[in-house]
Amino acid sequence: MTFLWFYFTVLILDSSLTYISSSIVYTHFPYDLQPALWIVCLIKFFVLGIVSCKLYRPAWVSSSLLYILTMCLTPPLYQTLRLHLTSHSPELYSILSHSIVSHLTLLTACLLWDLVSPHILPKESSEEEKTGQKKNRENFIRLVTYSKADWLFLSGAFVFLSLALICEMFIPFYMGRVIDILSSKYKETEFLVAIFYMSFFSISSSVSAGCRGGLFIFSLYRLTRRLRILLFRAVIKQDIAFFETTKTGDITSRLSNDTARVSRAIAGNVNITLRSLVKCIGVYSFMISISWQLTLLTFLSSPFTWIIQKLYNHYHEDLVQKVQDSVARSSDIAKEILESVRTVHSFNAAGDEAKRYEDSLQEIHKLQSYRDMVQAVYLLLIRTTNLLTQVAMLFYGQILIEQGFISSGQMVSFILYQMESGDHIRTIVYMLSEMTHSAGAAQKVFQYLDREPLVSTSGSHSPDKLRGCFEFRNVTFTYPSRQEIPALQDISFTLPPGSITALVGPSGGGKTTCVSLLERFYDPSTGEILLDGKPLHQYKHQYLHAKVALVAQEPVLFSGSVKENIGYGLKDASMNELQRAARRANAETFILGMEKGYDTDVGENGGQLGAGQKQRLAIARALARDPQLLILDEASSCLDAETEHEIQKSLQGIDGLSLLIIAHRLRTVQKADQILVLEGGRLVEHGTHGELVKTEEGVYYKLLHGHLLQNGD
Ligand SMILES: Nc1ncnc2c1ncn2[C@@H]1O[C@H](COP(=O)(O)OP(=O)(O)OP(=O)(O)O)[C@@H](O)[C@H]1O
Repeated sequence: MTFLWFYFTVLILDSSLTYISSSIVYTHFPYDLQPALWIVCLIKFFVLGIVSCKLYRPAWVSSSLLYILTMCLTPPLYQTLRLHLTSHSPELYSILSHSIVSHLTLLTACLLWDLVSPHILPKESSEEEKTGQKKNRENFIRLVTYSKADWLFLSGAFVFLSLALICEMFIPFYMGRVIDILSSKYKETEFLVAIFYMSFFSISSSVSAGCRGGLFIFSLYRLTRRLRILLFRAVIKQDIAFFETTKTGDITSRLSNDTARVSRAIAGNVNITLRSLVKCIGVYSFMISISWQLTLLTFLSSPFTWIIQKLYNHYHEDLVQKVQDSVARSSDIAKEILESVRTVHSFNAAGDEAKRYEDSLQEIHKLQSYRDMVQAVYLLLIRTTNLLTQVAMLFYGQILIEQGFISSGQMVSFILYQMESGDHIRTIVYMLSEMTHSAGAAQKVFQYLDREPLVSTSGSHSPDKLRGCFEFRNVTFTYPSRQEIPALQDISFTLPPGSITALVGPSGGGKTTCVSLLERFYDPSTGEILLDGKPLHQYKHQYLHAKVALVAQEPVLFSGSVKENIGYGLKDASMNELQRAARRANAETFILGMEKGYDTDVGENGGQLGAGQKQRLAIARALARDPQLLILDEASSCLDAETEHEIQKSLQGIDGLSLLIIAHRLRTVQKADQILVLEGGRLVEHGTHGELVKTEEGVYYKLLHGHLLQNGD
């Protein structure tokens, strides 16, 4: 009912006002109708404006004032244009019929606008969105500063951009000249001059456009490379907690997709937007200089082109994102299946897995078809709008040629310019939304660039001589990804220099966590870890990692030779040092037994070596850095008793080396100088093997008992 009430009130008011004001004005301006029309428009606007603001309007008439303004302005504007374009004298419109027609058109327009506007108009921005926009601007400025290193190439590119534009602008103009010369009395000199200029501008524009594109792409690749290096450096120095809480896929996507998108923002999008903007201005200047009436006519299609482009951007971007997501999902599925192919075969699930992959491909296909259909409809609509504009232009152009306002050559130039103008408007609209996305991508990249690792690496202490006494003093620690339960609670112990310490206890007791703290993967939540009386964080990061070496449960080897793996991270280790480390780790015999000895390739992740061989190589790698503390976290679990014994003997022979051993096989730890028993994050027992077995109700005793039973001993 709101709709009917609003519509009839405004209609009746408008008709009455038009009738009254036209009668009054007409009596004063009987011969000059144009000013009369504008005065009527003004009167109506004020009265209707005041009244309609008080009316209750339907939701889809976005603003009463805008509605009234459009309704009052359209008739005098139309009559004025008609007078100038066709020299027809203006008419005072018939009251009721005219009102009904104009209201109906306007209401239909409002309704249509209401339907499409949610997709093409930015929603009213909240406080959060406003700060987001501010952040986008800041990000953009920051990006410009990253491009500083390329200023020479970018300036060159902008010079060529301007040259190419200037030259391109003159080509249709001289084409029109040639047609004019050919269609009038032929003058050879004029014809040759026009042809010369046309060729000159064509060649110059092509050369300049080539140089412009080349320089922009060159700067784009340089910027992408720089951003990737910066981002990689920022990511790799992050603390372990960061990698535990961030998916690897997210990081790689930032590194590959977002950096490329961000670089495009400067060298790509700005380049294209500027080119289109300047060309648009140039093209329209030429068009106006040929005929302003025809130019006005071409503007009629602009709102439609704008709306179509906006709608297309909205749907297309959404679909492109969905296609990308489903492609990523599908490759994840393929990767997962191929990585666990043994399990797939053993459960006879090859058929099911193939079907799962096929379904994911089917989903991609469906989305791609939909995306292509949207693209086809878009092209159809754009081309139809263009065609209709050109038909209208040709009709009106023919009148102008007949009346002698323009020549046929100028008409050809005009059509050529007009064809270009549409492309540029579409590009500008597209690029504006693309820039918002680039700013979003930049935000994600900067988030990583700006992140300060939770574990600081700013320590500078690096003494020449170190005694090597490690001490846990009242250490409590909670994992950032599991805040509820502390993994270690009030732990205190000392690792004297040159001693062997064993950490034992039931699974989940906190052994590996102690090692992670010693390696400074995390800092303790409370308490301190000291090395020779100084907290670990005061030591230089590289120094500390040379002094504390870890051989983890599942050692990671890198593809490359045995030699490269032992010397990993050591820039100036000699071959002798590497061989000595291999001997100490009892690895030399098997290394020399391989075809190429130290130059043998270990394969991806050390895939060409057995588990025990991998462990020995990992121990050799740790020993090559000449550490003060060697941590063996289940590092000999795949070795036979004899080899394990050999390695231990050789390690004990290294002067000043402290050993921290974590092992479930209790025979490995029996000879330790001290055994620390951890349970539920607490240090529950402490002593030598002999001391601990005496406590029959103790955790160590039970562990040993269980272990002996398990081995049938
Ligand atoms: N990265 C992590 N994030 C959150 N919680 C963790 C993490 N690593 C270990 N924990 C938790 O901390 C506690 C101690 O684990 P830790 O790995 O140190 O025990 P452990 O004695 O080495 O066990 P295992 O002998 O099975 O290796 C456990 O409750 C475990 O679930």
